[in-house]
Amino acid sequence: MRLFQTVAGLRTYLATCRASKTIDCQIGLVPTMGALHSGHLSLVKRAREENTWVVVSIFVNPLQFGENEDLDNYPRSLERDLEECKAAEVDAIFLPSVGALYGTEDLSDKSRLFQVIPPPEMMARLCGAYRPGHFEGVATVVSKLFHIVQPDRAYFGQKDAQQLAILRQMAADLRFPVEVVGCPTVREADGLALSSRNRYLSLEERAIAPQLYRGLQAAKGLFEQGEMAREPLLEAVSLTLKKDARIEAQYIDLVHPATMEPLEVIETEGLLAIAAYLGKARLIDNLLLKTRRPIIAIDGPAGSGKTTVTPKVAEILGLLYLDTGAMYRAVTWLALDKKILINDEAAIAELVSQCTIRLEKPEILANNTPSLRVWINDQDVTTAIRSPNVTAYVSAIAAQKAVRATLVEQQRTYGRNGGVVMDGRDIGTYVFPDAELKIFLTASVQERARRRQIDLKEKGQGDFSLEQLEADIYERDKKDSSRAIAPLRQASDAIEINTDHLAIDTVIDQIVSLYREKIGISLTTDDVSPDHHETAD
Ligand SMILES: Nc1ncnc2c1ncn2[C@@H]1O[C@H](COP(=O)(O)OP(=O)(O)OP(=O)(O)O)[C@@H](O)[C@H]1O
Ligand SMILES: CC(C)(CO)[C@@H](O)C(=O)[O-]
Ligand code: BAL
Repeated sequence: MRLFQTVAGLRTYLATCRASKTIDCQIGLVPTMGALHSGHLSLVKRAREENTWVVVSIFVNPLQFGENEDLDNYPRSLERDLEECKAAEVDAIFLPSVGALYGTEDLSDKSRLFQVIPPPEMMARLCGAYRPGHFEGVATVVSKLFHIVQPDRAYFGQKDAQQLAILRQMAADLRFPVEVVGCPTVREADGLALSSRNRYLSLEERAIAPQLYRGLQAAKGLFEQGEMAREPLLEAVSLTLKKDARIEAQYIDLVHPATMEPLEVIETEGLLAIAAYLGKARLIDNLLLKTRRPIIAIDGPAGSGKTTVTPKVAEILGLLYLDTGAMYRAVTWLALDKKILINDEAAIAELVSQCTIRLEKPEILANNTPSLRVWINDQDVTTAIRSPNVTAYVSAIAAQKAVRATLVEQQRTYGRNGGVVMDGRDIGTYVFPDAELKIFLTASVQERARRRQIDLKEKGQGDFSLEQLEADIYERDKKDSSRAIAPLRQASDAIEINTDHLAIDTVIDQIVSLYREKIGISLTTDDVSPDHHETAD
């Protein structure tokens, strides 16, 4: 693990890293203010899993602290932080001075500083209403970090939901080529959100602090019974907090998680957010309340059966099968139709950035109708995408970064309303990390080789030895697991199903049963709840 205090040093290191690799490498950044706890380390762990290199910045940013706030008292534990990062296999720590980041040590006269100003509407409520200048400070320092590190992904906690929303919008509006990844809030066993500022709590206050989470839970209970209106939800929180006079609520609010606009009723999702003082400590917390149909993510190595299983699961449960392959085929078809060279990645990036793919499951599945209709830019390409020409080039298209980035965004748009099932290598870890049901299908190399041998024979594509096929599958697994883009990974909360000794129908039945157990869906697809209430914290 390397330590850098200067911009030049870190930039040179990262340039050397990038130059040292022939394959596409990715940098993950975890910005922090130090005093690391398990919440921070959950971000580092996620960054470690998803990137070639991980950079953690530790910088208590004066610009985001108000005059009467705790800049001088903010917890600092650098030696321990470095030990934690080393144990977490962080590649580089960025420890800049104020001067290294701002060009001056004196930030007292803000009129002489370049700053990044978030949309006032995003700062009008929640912490922005009580911490004037805070989010300008956050946005300014994070944009500097984005320019210096140039990460592919940057990781932030859901605990700081308004910060996450603002930085996500900043990356989009200022066209940073950085994916802002939101990570779940890590909590103590009693529900208190981990925070560096928890250290300000006395023993007595620490015992009271979980009341904040209990207040959110009271509203969650109402929500899960179908209450979607603002006032009853806020009242449930308020009544719980008022049970202890030592809790001084600063705000209790319900806003849209992306725009921070106040909500009178939850249509698809709402952010229930609170801030309260307990003695000197100002604590914040929130819950994401979602009313959407469930999502199923099915991952697994090539040959595990996921491509066969997934559309059938979708059909049985009345869910939309988000056929990734069909989406990549549609882009390939369009490129061929526009006579764009498949290896002209710039032209392909231009094309895919301006295309819209629509997938629809026919209302009535007659015998010879496809289980999914596919449009690209309103052209029905359901049949055309299965042509030998498209088949010949789809892999080359799917390997292009711009194509994947665009299609993942379109897949996630489908996911916002839920009711989808999707298969791939990283659906449960990357595309839909908040999927309600995650399945990881496995099968031994031997079994997958056996299946492949039968498949090739049936298609008249040759008679290969099992030894050869096993070697090919072993190599394919290694390649898929080490990809920089869309690596094969099993989500920690995925349910593994080994299909070695299972018929396809049995695998399908197991997944359908798991869905009904986990999501509580009755036996007929007509009864699928149109608005499953789900919370994330
Ligand atoms: N409990 C947590 N779960 C998940 N992420 C967290 C948690 N606490 C902090 N983070 C994230 O870690 C990153 C660094 O946060 P920061 O260094 O300010 O720590 P903090 O615990 O939020 O401190 P503070 O007391 O200032 O809130 C931010 O993206 C923040 O959202
Ligand atoms: C993102 C951040 C590191 C910027 O200083 C800070 O706001 C924090 O720790 O959440
Ligand atoms: N994560 C909180 C940053 C701040 O309060 O400044």
